[in-house]
Amino acid sequence: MAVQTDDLQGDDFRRPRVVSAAPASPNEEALERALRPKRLQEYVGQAKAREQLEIFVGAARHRAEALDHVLLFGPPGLGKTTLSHIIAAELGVNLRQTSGPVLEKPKDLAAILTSLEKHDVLFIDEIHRLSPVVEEILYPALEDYQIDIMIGDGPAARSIKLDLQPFTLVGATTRAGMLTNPLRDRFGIVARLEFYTAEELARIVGRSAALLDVPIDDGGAAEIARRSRGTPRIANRLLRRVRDYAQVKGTGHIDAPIADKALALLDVDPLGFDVMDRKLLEAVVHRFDGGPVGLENLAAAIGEESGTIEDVIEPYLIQQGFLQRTPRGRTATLAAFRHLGVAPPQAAAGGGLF
Ligand SMILES: Nc1ncnc2c1ncn2[C@@H]1O[C@H](COP(=O)(O)OP(=O)(O)OP(=O)(O)O)[C@@H](O)[C@H]1O
Ligand SMILES: [Mg+2]
Repeated sequence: MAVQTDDLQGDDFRRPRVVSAAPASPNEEALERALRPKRLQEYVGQAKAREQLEIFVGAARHRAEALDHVLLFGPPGLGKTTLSHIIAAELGVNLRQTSGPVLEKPKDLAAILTSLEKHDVLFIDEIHRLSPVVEEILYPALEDYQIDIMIGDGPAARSIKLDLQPFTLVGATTRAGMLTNPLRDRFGIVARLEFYTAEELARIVGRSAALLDVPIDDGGAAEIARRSRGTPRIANRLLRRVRDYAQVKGTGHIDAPIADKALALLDVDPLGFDVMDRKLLEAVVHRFDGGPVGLENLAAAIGEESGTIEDVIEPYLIQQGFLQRTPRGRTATLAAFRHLGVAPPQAAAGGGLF
């Protein structure tokens, strides 16, 4: 069986990746919960998704109806789980949380659905990993708040219809492309989460530092923000590691020079790229002459799952303009050559390719 993306980044599985976007340990997950904004007002960035939700949540409350089903998608650590909790809080309803791989049998989902109260939020994480039989019973639930369940088996088996309370499904996925069309079509609200700007991340770092009682100035927050791969989860993690460094090597106060030294020690380069990012860029540039190289070849070259490359490593490199996805494969941009200090091939330098 393929190893799941998250497993590849756990602390106990080979080298931990300090800028991995997945939670590193259960301990880190507990810390994350403490730092999670609880209301839309506190949720930094994602202006588009926030505005959309403000309007639709307000309207649903006004009409005293269940909110339309919401699909949240985007790379790990950008705030999907956080937003699902906020949606329930803003609606003033309960949140039930589960995930695609946990729901093995239709009856697992049926048990949850029938226990929902009026207008509750059901959050299904990793919704692209629902099994087809489970997905099947979700359709009528989403459309008509009804489910068909089988009673008994063999020739005596019969199906009965159960009415559900009107509810809202919030689905989260790092891979919207892996949802089936019928499932995707049943979401009335689709919000794509984007990487955060350095300014937004600096605000998040400032907020977390205040909650953790860590003294930090604007320069320190900006330095951590700039090197967090556009991802709040990474920003919060780097903040904790820099805090440790500041306490041992300094006075405990975080400023730009302390942050810079701590991050250099952690092998996070000035752009926030870590070992895996550089390994990927180096492979494309050195082994494949800048590409194009197919995903599977690239995965084999750096010893990484192709899914991890697609979901975790490459989105940020693409967004930052270091890598391009073309029909023939991945290509390195001039910025990638420059970042690695390598002269670009003639064709690239001549502008033919870029
Ligand atoms: N907009 C935000 N403002 C402030 N903090 C945020 C924001 N978004 C996320 N965070 C912080 O980042 C952490 C990770 O967010 P979250 O767990 O919601 O990510 P996710 O998208 O669900 O990740 P995954 O794909 O791994 O499930 C949260 O604990 C929270 O502290
Ligand atoms: Mg999550």
